[in-house]
Amino acid sequence: GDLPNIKILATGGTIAGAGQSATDSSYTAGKVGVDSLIHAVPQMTKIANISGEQVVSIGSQDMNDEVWLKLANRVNALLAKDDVDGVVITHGTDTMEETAYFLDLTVKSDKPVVLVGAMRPSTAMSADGPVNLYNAVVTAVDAESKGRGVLVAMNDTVFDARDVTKTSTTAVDTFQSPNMGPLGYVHNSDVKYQRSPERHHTTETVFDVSKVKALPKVGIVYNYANATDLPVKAMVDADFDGIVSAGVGNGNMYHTIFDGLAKASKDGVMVVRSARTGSGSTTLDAEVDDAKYGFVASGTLNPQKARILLMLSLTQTQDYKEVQKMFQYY
Ligand SMILES: NC(=O)C[C@H](N)C(=O)O
Repeated sequence: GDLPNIKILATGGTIAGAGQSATDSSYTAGKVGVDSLIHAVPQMTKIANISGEQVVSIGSQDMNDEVWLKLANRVNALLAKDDVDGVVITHGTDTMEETAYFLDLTVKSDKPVVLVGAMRPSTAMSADGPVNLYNAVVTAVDAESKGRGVLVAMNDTVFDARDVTKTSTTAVDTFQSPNMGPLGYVHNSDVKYQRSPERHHTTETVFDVSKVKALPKVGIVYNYANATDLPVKAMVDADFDGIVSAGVGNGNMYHTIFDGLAKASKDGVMVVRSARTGSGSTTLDAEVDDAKYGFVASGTLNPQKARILLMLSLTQTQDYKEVQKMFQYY
């Protein structure tokens, strides 16, 4: 028929989780396969031709570079075909924001890519997975979704990959876009958009992982009162290519971490200052003389997303000024 063709790629997570009973909050993620997910929401077949593929079956706490590269390449291959109009990816919520941003920077298509998950397992009372999956397909078939970058559809809300973050361990409205607000809302099988992301994404990025076998090694160091610099030392000893500091306030660091990262930067490790605050921008040269130490400021990217942009930037350049530009454009 004339319905759009949507491919559902399943990776596991709570949306595919199964527990002992409807009232038990303990469960195992990634138990239910893609066909069961699709069969649970027959209403989707009224708005799209749906087919499914199981990519992996993991709790997203175990998401890793290998799966990201596999997903990016698979999504690019699918969207290059005339008979695929959009991709929906079912995913655990723990690291959904990271996978979404990785794909936002590495998928080379205008066609919609929508990540979706659930906070309650499929066996729970008022499971949120089925309606979230339906709304993700609604979002993927909407012509207005084209060219907005990789999207996250959760709890009747559509977010951009760059700003969305998980803000609650258990609430169904856990996903928020603290700096920019949502892109739009889903209601009655329809998306109403209110804005578009301004930063470069998908077809506008320079990143190409089609030939990348392994991503650069980048870790995150957390700052807090009386912090230890042991993680900095361990990462430097292990030859990490980059380190993101999850700073206090406007990307500030505990003094021992600062000294360790200043030395690491001098020795060729790319250092990005980010913030553990949950919102706001880590601004260049605010309380730290970034130019003096060769540090990069993350802007509104949180530490886990700054890590992704740093890894991809390091596939292109080793010059901190060029990396700083990436953090201005992406
Ligand atoms: N709600 C969830 O999906 C949590 C789960 N641990 C996951 O990310 O896979």
